[in-house]
Amino acid sequence: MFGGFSKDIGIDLGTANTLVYVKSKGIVVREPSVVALRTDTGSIEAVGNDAKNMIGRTPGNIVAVRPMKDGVIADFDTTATMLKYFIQQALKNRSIFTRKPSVMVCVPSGITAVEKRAVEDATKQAGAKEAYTLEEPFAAAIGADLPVWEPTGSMVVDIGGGTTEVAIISLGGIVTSQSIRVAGDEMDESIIQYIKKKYNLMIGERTSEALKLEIGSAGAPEGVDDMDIRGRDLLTGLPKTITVTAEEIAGALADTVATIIESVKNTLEQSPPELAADIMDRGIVLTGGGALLRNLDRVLSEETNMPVLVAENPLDCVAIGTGRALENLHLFRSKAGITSRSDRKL
Ligand SMILES: Nc1ncnc2c1ncn2[C@@H]1O[C@H](COP(=O)(O)OP(=O)(O)OP(=O)(O)O)[C@@H](O)[C@H]1O
Repeated sequence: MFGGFSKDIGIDLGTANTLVYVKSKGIVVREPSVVALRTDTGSIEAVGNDAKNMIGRTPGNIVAVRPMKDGVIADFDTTATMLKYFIQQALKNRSIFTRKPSVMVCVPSGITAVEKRAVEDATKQAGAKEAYTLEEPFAAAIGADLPVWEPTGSMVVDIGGGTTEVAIISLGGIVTSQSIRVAGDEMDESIIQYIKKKYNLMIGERTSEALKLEIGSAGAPEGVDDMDIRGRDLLTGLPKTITVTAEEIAGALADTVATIIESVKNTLEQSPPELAADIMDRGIVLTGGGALLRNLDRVLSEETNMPVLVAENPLDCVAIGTGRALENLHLFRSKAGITSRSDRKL
């Protein structure tokens, strides 16, 4: 059973995005973790990109929901349905796949046994023959090409939508880690709150994310970017356009950035000295979409006195690592927090 699979699927089931990796094909699905449901019949109207476009724009009888929150399942049935849709997408045009696939799904390192089991159950409900889970920072490290099997310390910081995972890895195992439920979504929320407080303007999460991507930064921004945004004036109830500066957005993001830096420092403090020395040489590697926040690498490097690098394709690291883990499952036995639900019936 542990010698490799005829049809392997690795899934980065993220709060913001779900990526599906198929053996020998690479990433074949990359879609937002969003489902649009009809409230009257409960039927699914759209999944992924189509559903994300509906957020904040749905008529009364359709709601666009994100079934994952803080890296874990908030709505079980919708997650299972979404997973099923993505697995089917990944396997379409593959006539050799007549049997059910084996699936490895990433989970945050801090989740409870119950939360982990929910992921495994949802994966099996979505049609998996066997469901495995792997801790996210370990997958991120593999996907970022860190030497996880060697007797040297590697440090990865994976900043996703719902969670930031910080881990120090050596000899195929996580030596110390922290998982905090503060990441990209929290940044978006703090922008919403700032705009509301300062301008009495209500904006949606798509607008706040756009502000973060376009002009957001950690620390003082370079240059003098600003951006026009539209929202609903809370005093008049009417639509209104305002101009927001990069400096304001950096200020709104400051607390979240500080929390992430704190978590990195705490993890470093818990590191055995030899591994800390290795990390000093090799640097801290950032993965996940949040790694792309402007200047985050520089600010983190200043705060920790360590070299900090952003992985190549940071949004893909977890999915690539999950897929590679499935291909080398024999290496993982009893390590790296892999668990399986192949033995139990649902
Ligand atoms: N250029 C960018 N600057 C800042 N943030 C970004 C950028 N690009 C993407 N993001 C953010 O990255 C987050 C998504 O990252 P990712 O896809 O790695 O998360 P996820 O795997 O879905 O979440 P989690 O790991 O918490 O379950 C979103 O919050 C998104 O806004």
